[in-house]
Parts: sequence; structure tokens; C-alpha cells
Amino acid sequence: MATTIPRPSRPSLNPPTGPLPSLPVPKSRKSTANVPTSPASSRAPSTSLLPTAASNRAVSSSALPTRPYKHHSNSTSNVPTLSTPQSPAGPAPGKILRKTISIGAFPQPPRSVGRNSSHPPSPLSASATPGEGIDNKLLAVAKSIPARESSLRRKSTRVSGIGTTLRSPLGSPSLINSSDKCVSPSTLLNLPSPPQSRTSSPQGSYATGTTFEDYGEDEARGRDGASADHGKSDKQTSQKDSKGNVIVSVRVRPDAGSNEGNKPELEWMVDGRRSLISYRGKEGGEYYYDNVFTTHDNNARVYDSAAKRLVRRVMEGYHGTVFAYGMTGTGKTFSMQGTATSPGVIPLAITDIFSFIRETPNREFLLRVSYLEIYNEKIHDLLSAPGVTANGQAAPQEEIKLREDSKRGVYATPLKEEIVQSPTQLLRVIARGDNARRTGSTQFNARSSRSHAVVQIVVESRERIPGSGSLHESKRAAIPPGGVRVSTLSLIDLAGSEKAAESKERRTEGAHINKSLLTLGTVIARLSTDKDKSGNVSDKDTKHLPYRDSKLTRLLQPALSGNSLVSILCTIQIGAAGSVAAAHSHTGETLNTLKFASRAKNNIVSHAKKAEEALGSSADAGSRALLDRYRMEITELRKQLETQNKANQDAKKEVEEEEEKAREREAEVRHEEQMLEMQLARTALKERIEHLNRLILSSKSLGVNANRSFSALSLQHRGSTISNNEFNTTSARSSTSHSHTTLEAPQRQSSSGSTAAPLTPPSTGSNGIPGDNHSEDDSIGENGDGSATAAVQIRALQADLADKNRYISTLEKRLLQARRSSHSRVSMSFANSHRLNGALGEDGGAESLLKEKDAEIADLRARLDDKDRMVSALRSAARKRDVADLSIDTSSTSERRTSSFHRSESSVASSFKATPVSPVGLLSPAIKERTRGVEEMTRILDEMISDRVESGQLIRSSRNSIRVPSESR
Ligand SMILES: Nc1ncnc2c1ncn2[C@@H]1O[C@H](COP(=O)(O)OP(=O)(O)OP(=O)(O)O)[C@@H](O)[C@H]1O
Repeated sequence: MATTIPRPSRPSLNPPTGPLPSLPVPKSRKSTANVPTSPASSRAPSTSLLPTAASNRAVSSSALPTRPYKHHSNSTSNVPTLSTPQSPAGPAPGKILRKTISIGAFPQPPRSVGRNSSHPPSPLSASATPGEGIDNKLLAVAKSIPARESSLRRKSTRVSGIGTTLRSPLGSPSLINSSDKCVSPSTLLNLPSPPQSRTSSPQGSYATGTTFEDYGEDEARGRDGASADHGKSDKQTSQKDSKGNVIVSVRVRPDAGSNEGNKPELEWMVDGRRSLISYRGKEGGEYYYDNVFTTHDNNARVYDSAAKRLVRRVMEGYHGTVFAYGMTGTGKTFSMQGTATSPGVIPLAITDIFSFIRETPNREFLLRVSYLEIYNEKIHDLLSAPGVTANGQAAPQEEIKLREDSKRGVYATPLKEEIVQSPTQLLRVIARGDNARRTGSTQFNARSSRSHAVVQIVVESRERIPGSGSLHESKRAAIPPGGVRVSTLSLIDLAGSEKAAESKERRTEGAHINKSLLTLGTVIARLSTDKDKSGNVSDKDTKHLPYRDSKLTRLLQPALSGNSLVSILCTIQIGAAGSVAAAHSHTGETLNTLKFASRAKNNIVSHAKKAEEALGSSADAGSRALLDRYRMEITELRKQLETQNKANQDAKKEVEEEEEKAREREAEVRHEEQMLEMQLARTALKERIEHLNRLILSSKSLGVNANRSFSALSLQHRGSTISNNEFNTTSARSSTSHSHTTLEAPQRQSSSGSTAAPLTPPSTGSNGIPGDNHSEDDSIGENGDGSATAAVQIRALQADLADKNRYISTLEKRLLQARRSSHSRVSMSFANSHRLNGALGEDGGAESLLKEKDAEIADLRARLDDKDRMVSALRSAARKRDVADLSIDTSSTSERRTSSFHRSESSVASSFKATPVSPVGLLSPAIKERTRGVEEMTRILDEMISDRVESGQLIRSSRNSIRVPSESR
């Protein structure tokens, strides 16, 4: 029976002055307004009885202040309120409202305590109180309106009778409140504990209709919205009271283009208090739901009434699904996501989830979130970033399929799930998915969602061991205290149905959207026919339902087949957007939506049960309980960490030992080197001593005169002088003693027997260069006997040569040792990287040592060469002499030899002031005898040489060595 009164054609802008029923006041809540508290007066009359003022506020009949805004404002009394209600006019045509909520605007976990609102102070609170200003005014008016209880009262206990249906928040199921008993502060999510737990929920204030209270009883019935049979409705109401698993709400979107003269508006009546929508046109009827939200109801209100309890139940272990259904542009996304100033169901649910966790310190939680969309019958993961192909293009996403198993039901795979630890993080993840969602412009919505979007939040929880404050606290935390409970909250924003689209793309999208929505409708419609007597849907019958006809219905299957709590929010828009024709097309769609909602209310039966606690890690075969897995992983990792630490310590010890050993080895090597050096030094000294001894011996063997003077005369005469420089250089190292060892020329024993005067060196030096008077110091002794001198010199040189060779070999040995030790040091330095620098320094030292030694060797070699040259010069001189001797022997007669001898002797004698004493004279008689012939020959040779010198056949080189012209050679 229609209960509306025709509206005046020219509605007044003033508040309604007609009689209004007295305002209902909730029993449970203290009102700040002086409203009657009698429950009898709690029934508000149907606003449809009032003259509808199509004011610029567009306060529809249902929006009149018969709703318990007061209570709501009480619950948020310490929160700023909006002085003006949300514009009912909606967005101006052409103006696109933001659909995506900025993160910064998302509600943060509530900070203030002591207030009963479940919402953060801002911006939700602000949006939670629109119309309060009007409410107060209108409430005053309302008081004067006599209560008009008619047949509408039939539903008061269920729908509009606020006084009867409102419950104190404290009267909420004990599951929520029980959490306050627990004291353990930490949760797996590591949330900071609030200073004070919030214990109540304000939604009771709005609980005009069904709540998720009596989950055990599934026999509830929905009412056929189209039915006008009130008697039947009354009967159903009692059933409804015990039902709570399925909530169907209808929200009316403010009409931006409505104007006073629109006929369609007159045909509609929306009564929020009674959760009634009636249509008086063709196919008209009355539609009752659990909640009817008028154009003035904001998102907070919608959430509190339609989703809040469901969300809380999910936190307790039930599965829950909230979805928005309706024609395009009617406010589904607006309701689910909301705006910065008016957050929708999703952000509010998130806030509530974390509030619940804070309030439940005796349990630990783990939250995972996934976000998918069904676009053109394909599932896309909105959280996984698209890959990039080799040529820089976006790679197609891996196909996501729907699977089913007994534990998880129907699920999409592979789907990215992100673990979230804070509301901000969760909101950010969802905002990311929102951005990735496909939208397009339709006739009715400039930014229309072209896909069904499903946010799924998996909640794992487990009882916490009292006292195990944090994961790090004790190893006991690793022992699972109890089973893990896994529940899922699905928040679905369906794409809007659309009649006709202009572009081909839109048409394709529309076809898919419409098909899936149609399948959804069909499934829901068939649910009723498949119910058994008790109203439950049997599994057998479920198989006949066309869930598989679309991805959407397949995904919703667990919810629709009764495994979860369901809240359906249907959005409509009544009134014309301009033309009557448009209004009519709206009407058809709106009626369809209303029918869908009614069928859903009637047919969906939920026998949702709290999820079992899966005990131990093995319990949930699919191992969905990440909580357990993580716990085990943590234990495992901790063990690994300990092992690793131990291994690290062992390794450190080993390294230290190794370093110690290396240090010892190095010290040993250094010691060896030092020993070697000392040995070498000793050897060198010994050699030097030997050399000196040899020199002394040779001096002795050559004879030393009394005056210890050295004669180099014969050398000069023979032309076989040795440069003092050369001689000195030959004994560069070992013969430093030459300068100290005064070698004295043996006194020449003259044949006359006269005492040989000390030989006075000629004015020229030993090398025959005038002014070179160093021969006394530098030349070795000479006895005037050329052959003996040469032989001695050769011997001395050979000895020196041997010395040098020895010295060279010693040096080479040393060099080798130095190289070896430097190599060993370098290798050690590689092994011990921390000593690298030191090793490099030593290496550098070794290198310089090597260079030094090389230079020394090169120098010695050069000297050796000189020696060789000298030796060969002496040898050739000796050979010459021998040749000369031979020729003398063969060609001369003894007489001639004698005369020649005398002549030469006399000539020699005449050419010298004093005859040098031959050292032969100092030798034994036997040796004298033997050497006499040689002496004679030497003399002859000397003569010859001096002759040749005089004739210029022998040329002294600048380097004081003798060079014999090639022809004479
Ligand atoms: N209750 C409301 N109050 C104010 N504005 C609203 C309300 N409902 C919807 N709107 C506005 O109407 C426009 C369309 O809403 P929305 O995008 O939510 O529709 P929709 O049902 O999601 O459409 P579609 O199915 O095409 O995505 C948006 O600009 C939104 O801000």
C-alpha cells in the first residue's frame, strides 16, 4: 500500500511544516538533544507522508530528519561537524569528481580515545555528520509531529524502529569486547598499542536493520521487495530478526540534474528510516531492505550500517564479502572508495581492521592483500607491475586463472599478495591497484569503472602466548600457541551495467559487464529455487547454478553459496538527469537494481561459520596460514643465524690463528735472511782476508826491499804498464787493502852485487804519463824481471778474477735469496690482505735492493771485462816475449848472445841511473838458477821493446793499456 503523499508541485524551500511523527530516541544512547526518550515515540513517520520539498537541498522524503543523526553526532560529539550537509545535488554536470582517494587523505588509525566513533576524527568524522545542522532544526520540528504509526509500524522492529533495534555498542557481541581483557601489547603487525582500547562501536546507533549477529541461525528469509503483502512481511520480519548473515542495502545517489518539475521524482518515495523505497509508477511497488540510504547519508553512515560489523566478524574468523552493485554512475565506486573528505567502505574497513588488531592484544595477526580486476572476462592482477619485454614494451601479464580447492574455495592464481603492516601501507597498496584499474567515460559517468574490482584481505590470526611480548623476546614465541585462523574479507566494486554505448570498445566492455551481471542475477535468482525446506542451499543443488558462466560469479561463488557473510550495497539514482526520456531509462535500470537487491535479500542464505583454527603448520594443507609458516621460518632463520654466528666466530678464530702463523713464518723468514746476510758478510770478510793474505804472500814472493818502495820502472820500460786506475778497479771491492797494504818493489839485485838503491820512480807515472805519480801507491811490486812481473800480475789478476767471480756468485746467491724471500713475503701478503700495505713496502725495498744488486753486478761485469782485456793484453805480451826468446835462441850464437847481452846490459845500465834489483835475487839459488835464463831473455825482450817503443811501433793507448799495431802482432 502506498504510503506517500503526493508532493506539491511547487515545493517550499522552508522546512516542512506539516505534522511530523515524534522523533524516535534510542534507548541505549544518550542524546544531547532534548528529544523525547520514550520508545513509543521512536517511530518516525514515513517521510513520504510529508510534503516533499524539492528544495535546492533536494531533501528527499527519506532524508528528512527522522534518522538518528543525533545519535551519530553524539557518538562523534567531540569531532568537528560540517555546518552544511554534503551537497545533495551531487556534482555539477560535466564536473568529474575524483574517484581515487589520495593516500594523504586516507584515514589514519584513530589517535583520540574516549570517543565511541570507530572512525578517525578527520576527514571521516567531518563527513559523518553532514546534515547535523539540519537535523537539529528538523528534529525540533519533528517533535511537534504526532506519531503516525500505521501499517508501516509493521516493520518497526526490524527496519525503522530505531528504538527497538538500536543496541548499545556495549551490547555488541562479546567477541569484540573480549579482547580488552588481554594485556599482551605486541602483535605480529607490530602496531603501537593505543593508549586505551576502544570498546564500543557506534554502529549500533545506525543499526536500523540487520546486523551480523546471529550467525548460527541461517533460516532467515529475505522479503520479496516487490511484495506488498504486509501480513506476510510481518511474518518474515520475525525471521529476519534472527538473520544477519546477509545484508542488502540500497543507496540513493543525489541527483545532480533534478529539478522541481520532474515527474519521475514524484513517483519515488525513499524512506531511510523504514528502509523502504516505493515506486508508484508502472511496475511499481514497495521495496524493503536492510538499509536504505538516502541522498543525505554519507559514506561513514553507509559503512557503519552495511559493513562495519561484517568487517569485525571477519577479524574474528568469518569470511565476509561486501559488494556494490548498480547501474553505471550511481555511486558504487563513490561508496566503496569514497573521496578524500568522505572515505568509503574500503578505507573505513581498513581503519577498522587495524583498530580491531589494536584492541585484541591476545591475538597476533598477519594481513595479506591482493587486488584483481575482471575486465572483458579476463582477470588482471592490479598489484603486479607489468613486465617489460626485450624491446621495451609492456609484457602481457601471466594469465590468471580461477582454481578451487576444498580449503580455500575458489581463488585466483597466480596472484600477488602483499603483506601489510599498517593502515597506511594497506591503503597505499590499494591506491596502487586503483590507479591500475581500467576506467573509461560512459554516457553517465565520465570516469566509469570498466571492470569488476576485487580487493581481498586475508586475515590470519592466532592466540598469543601471554608474556611473549615480541618475536625476539624468547624462543618460546616460536612454539605455536594455538591454531591459526584464516578468514577473508572481499571488497568488490562491480562495473556498472550500461544499456547502450557509443564506442565499440565501450560496447564490448558493456557486453562483458552486462553478461557477468546477468549471470550474477541468474545465480541469485536461482538460489531461491534451489533452497531446501530449511532454506539452506544444498551442495548438490549448487552444482546446477551457473557460477561458471562468468568469472565474477565463479569468484563470488563461496560468498553466494553461503560460506561467508554478505553485504550487498545496491546503488540507484532516481529522478531525471534532465529529460523525461532519460528519467525513464533510469527508472528501468533502477527498478532492475531494486529487484536484484530484493532477490539477493530473499535468496542468498549464508551459513557462514567461524573458520576453524588450523593447528600446527601441517594443519592447513595448502599452507595458507602464513602466520605459521612465518613463525617456523623465523625459528629456522634464528637457528641459522646462530649457526652462522658460530661459524663466523670460528672463522674469525681461524683467521686470527692463520695470521699468527703467518706472522711467525714471516719472522722466521726474516731471521733466516738475517742469518744468510750475516753468513754472506762473513764469507765476504773471509774472502777479503784470504785475498789480503794472498796479496801479502805474493808481495813476499816478489820480494820487498828495505825501503818498502815500489819499482815500476821495468814495467814502464817494457811498456806493459798497468794503469793504477785499472788495477784499482780490478780489486774494487776486495782490494781496498791495496791502498793500505804498501807493496814494496823488490830490490833489484845487480849483477855487480852493489846494493840497490831504492828505485826512484821516473817523473812519469807508472803508466808513462807525465805527472802521474800514483804508481807507488797503486802498482804492485815488480822486480824488474818482466816475465816474473807479468806472471805475478797475471796471477794476481786471475786471483782477483776468481775473487770477483766468487763475489759475483755470492751476490747472485744473495740476490736469489732476496728474490725468494720477497716472493714469499708477497705471497704471504696476498694471503693476509690486512698486511698488504706492509708487504708492499717490503716488496718495494726488495725491488730497490734488486736494482742495486743488478747495478753492482753490471759494474762488476764491466770491471771483469776490463780485467779480461788486461789479462789478454798481458798474455799477448807474454806470448810475444816467448816468441822473441825463441828467435833469439835459434838465430844467435852464444858469443853474439854474450856480446849482445853485455851490450844490452851496458846499454840498459847506461840508460838507467841505477840498476833495479831483481826480486829473483832474493829467491833461493835453485830458483835463481832457473830464472836466470828467463831474466836474460826478459832483458833482451825489454831491449827490443824499448827499441820498438823508440821507433814508435808500440802505441800507448789513452787508457794506459798497451796496444800493439796489428802488423807487429
Ligand atoms: N552519494 C553520492 N554523493 C555525492 N556524489 C556521488 C554520490 N554517488 C556518486 N556520486 C558521484 O557520481 C559520480 C559517479 O559515481 P561513481 O563513479 O561512484 O559511479 P559508479 O557506480 O561507480 O559508476 P561506474 O559503474 O560507471 O563506475 C562520481 O562523480 C561521484 O562522485
